[in-house]
Amino acid sequence: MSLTIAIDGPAASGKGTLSRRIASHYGYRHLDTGLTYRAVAKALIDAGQPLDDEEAAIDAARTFDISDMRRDVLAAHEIGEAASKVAVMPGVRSALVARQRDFAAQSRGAVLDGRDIGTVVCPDAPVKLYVTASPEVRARRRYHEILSNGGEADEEAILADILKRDERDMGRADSPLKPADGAHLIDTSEMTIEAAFRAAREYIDAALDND
Ligand SMILES: Nc1ncnc2c1ncn2[C@@H]1O[C@H](COP(=O)(O)OP(=O)(O)OP(=O)(O)O)[C@@H](O)[C@H]1O
Ligand SMILES: Nc1ccn([C@@H]2O[C@H](COP(=O)(O)O)[C@@H](O)[C@H]2O)c(=O)n1
Repeated sequence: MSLTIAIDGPAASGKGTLSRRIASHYGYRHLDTGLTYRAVAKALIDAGQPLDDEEAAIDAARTFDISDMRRDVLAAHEIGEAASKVAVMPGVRSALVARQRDFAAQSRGAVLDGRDIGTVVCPDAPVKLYVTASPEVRARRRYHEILSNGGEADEEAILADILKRDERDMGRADSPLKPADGAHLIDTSEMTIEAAFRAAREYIDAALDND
C-alpha cells in the first residue's frame, strides 16, 4: 500500500526544503510538483511558443520526461513566473495531476509538494501539511538564495513578484492554493529550517501512529 505525505504552500515558503528533508528521513520518494509546471513552461519557451498556447501546453504536459526534470535548469525565477501562467489552464492541470497521482500510486511512500496536493492530487493522504511564511520573509530568502548561487537580484522586485504569484495561485478558478481540510499549518517565518523540520516530524510521527 502506498502512503503519501501532501505538502502545500506559497512560493518560497520552504515547503521544498522541508519535503526533501522529510522524504529523506522516512525513506520516501519525493516529487516537487512545481517542477512539473516549470517543465511545461520551459518546453513552450524553448519551442518559441507563447505561454497562452493551451494546446501546445497540454501536449507538453502529457509528454515531457518526468524522470528528467533538472532543478538547476528549472529553478530560474522567470521560469517560476511562466509556470504560474500555464498553471491556470485546466487541461494542463488535469494532465499533470494524472502523472502526479501515478507517481504517488507507484511509490511505497511518497512526499509530494505543491499548491493542490492535499486538496486535489491526493485528497486522501493521511498526512497533510500547509507550509507558509510572510511575503517579506519569503522574498528575503529567495533574494539570498539567488545571491548565494552567484546571481543578481532586487529584493523589492522579488517581493512584488511573490505577491503577484500568490494572487495568481490563490485566485485562479481551477485548484486555487489554500490549506486542505485537516492540513496542519507550519508558519516558518520565525523558524530555522531545523525547527521547521522538527515541528513537521513531530506532527507526522503522531499522525502515522494514530493511522
Ligand atoms: N525555515 C527556513 N529558514 C530560513 N531559510 C529557509 C527556511 N526554509 C527554507 N529556506 C530557504 O528559503 C528558500 C526557499 O525555500 P524553498 O525552495 O524550500 O521554498 P519552496 O516553498 O519550495 O519554493 P517554490 O515553491 O518557489 O519552489 C531556500 O533558499 C531555502 O534554503
Ligand atoms: N501543485 C502545483 C505546483 C505548482 N503550481 C504552479 O507552478 C508554479 C511554480 O511552482 P514552484 O513551486 O516551483 O514555485 C507555481 O507558482 C504555481 O502556479 C501549481 O499550480 N500547482
